[in-house]
Amino acid sequence: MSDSIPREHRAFLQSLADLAYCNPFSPQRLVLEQQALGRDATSVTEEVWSRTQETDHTERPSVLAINDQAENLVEHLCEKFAKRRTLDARTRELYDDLVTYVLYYRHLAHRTIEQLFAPPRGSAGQIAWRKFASDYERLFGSPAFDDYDTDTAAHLYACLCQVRRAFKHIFDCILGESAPAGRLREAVWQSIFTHDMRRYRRSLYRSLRELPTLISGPSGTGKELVARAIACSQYLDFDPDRERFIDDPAVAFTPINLSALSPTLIESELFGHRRGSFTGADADRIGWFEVCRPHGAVFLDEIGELDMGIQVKLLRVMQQRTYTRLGDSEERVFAGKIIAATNRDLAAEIDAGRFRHDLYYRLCADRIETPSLSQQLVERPQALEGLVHFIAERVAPGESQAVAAETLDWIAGNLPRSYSWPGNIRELEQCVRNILVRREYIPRTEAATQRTGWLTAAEAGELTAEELLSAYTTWVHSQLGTYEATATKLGLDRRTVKSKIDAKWLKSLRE
Ligand SMILES: Nc1ncnc2c1ncn2[C@@H]1O[C@H](COP(=O)(O)OP(=O)(O)OP(=O)(O)O)[C@@H](O)[C@H]1O
Repeated sequence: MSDSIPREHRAFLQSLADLAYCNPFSPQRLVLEQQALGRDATSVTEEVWSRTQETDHTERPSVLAINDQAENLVEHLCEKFAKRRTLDARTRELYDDLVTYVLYYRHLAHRTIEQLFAPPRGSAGQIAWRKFASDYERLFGSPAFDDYDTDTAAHLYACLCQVRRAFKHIFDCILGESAPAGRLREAVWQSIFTHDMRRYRRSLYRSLRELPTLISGPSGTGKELVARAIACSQYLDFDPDRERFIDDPAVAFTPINLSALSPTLIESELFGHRRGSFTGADADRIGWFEVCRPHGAVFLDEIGELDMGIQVKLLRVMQQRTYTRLGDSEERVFAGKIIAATNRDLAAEIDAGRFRHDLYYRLCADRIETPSLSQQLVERPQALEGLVHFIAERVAPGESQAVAAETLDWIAGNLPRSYSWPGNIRELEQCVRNILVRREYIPRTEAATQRTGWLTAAEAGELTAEELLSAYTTWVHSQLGTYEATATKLGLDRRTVKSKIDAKWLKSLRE
């Protein structure tokens, strides 16, 4: 540890350095906060920090206490180092981390994304940058930091605005107080910045978008939400001369639902086409890979539905970052990120010869699983309350308390405690809306009819043991969403589960 830093401040600075670069959605963050305050961190519970528990956006008391201490210390050290020509490497690092932390909270943490990314000329974004840059120059004004220039300031500003955006998208949009929901937020953050944010700031901030992300999970669990959060949180360069970002993060997301399109249409939608390249192509068309901004992402929803021929072309985009329009020979470069989602088991699709294993491995560089609502509620039944309150706020602003209370009462009185919410959070949203309008919710009638259908047949002794096992396995899988969860629940191995599932019936149960 450096001698330039007074002994009484060293532990605080070390914890602050870790805090400045930790994943804010990891349980480790709460431990680091306690350590920074010199408190015993062993008593920190694995509490999951969620938007659904917050009444407003004021900082938690421990954060305010740390910020006060950091503010005082940074000014003290700035004065102390003002005339130093050199500082040892460790002191420079710790001081850099302290300044990074302070600048974030001073200038960015409390501004909205709209303010920060609005075009300049008197805008709040321009003011934020000017204050940031002037503080940066002053705090790194010591000759020991002569190599810190405007470009370094602009890059730090760009990184911290990215942090602000990512935090906002993840915290405000991906809800849930259960550990699986907390882990999902943590995983999304990691997908954007990796597990090592110093390395990201140093070198990965541009190249990381070349890695695709695969999101898997049952329907209605927020795969598109996660994709949007990642797309809108990509690194954007800040131009210090024009005092603005080079693009608008609000237009960074280009979603395409592959299951809604035929193979020819998919190809032309993705890559574009030249006039006359197929019947009906009466004009040139730009595809989504061309529309997507270099700092944005194309979201390929339902990737498991993709035709094998197009899978090859997609693999090429991932490997070489190039593609051509249909009927064209000009190679074009794709600079953005690819995010794909599926609620199918892609490993099973590979076994069945419907999905290329090389594409699968390419996609798996970064994988995120969205947990089903029942997984979240098994772990923490009280999480339902937070979710219902939050949905009610969106559905009936101003009446949310009453609507949430009515919904929770209705659920408690009408659905079994073990109700599995097969449609996940999308179904819960539907339930809140139905109760708002009709004071009742009828869950998944089709599924219910199908359910009684096989149960009735079983009761009447009409099914063979094999048929009964197949129907039961399919039904449980339709509720839990994955082979693993079904296997655990039924005490079977994963292969047996796969072999028993009736794919056609499963599909109809999900519709
Ligand atoms: N974790 C979550 N937090 C907040 N809202 C959620 C969450 N998960 C799902 N939702 C809500 O549920 C609805 C469905 O979400 P989304 O479309 O992202 O799910 P999906 O997994 O992509 O579904 P599908 O596989 O059917 O396309 C949206 O209105 C979304 O806001």
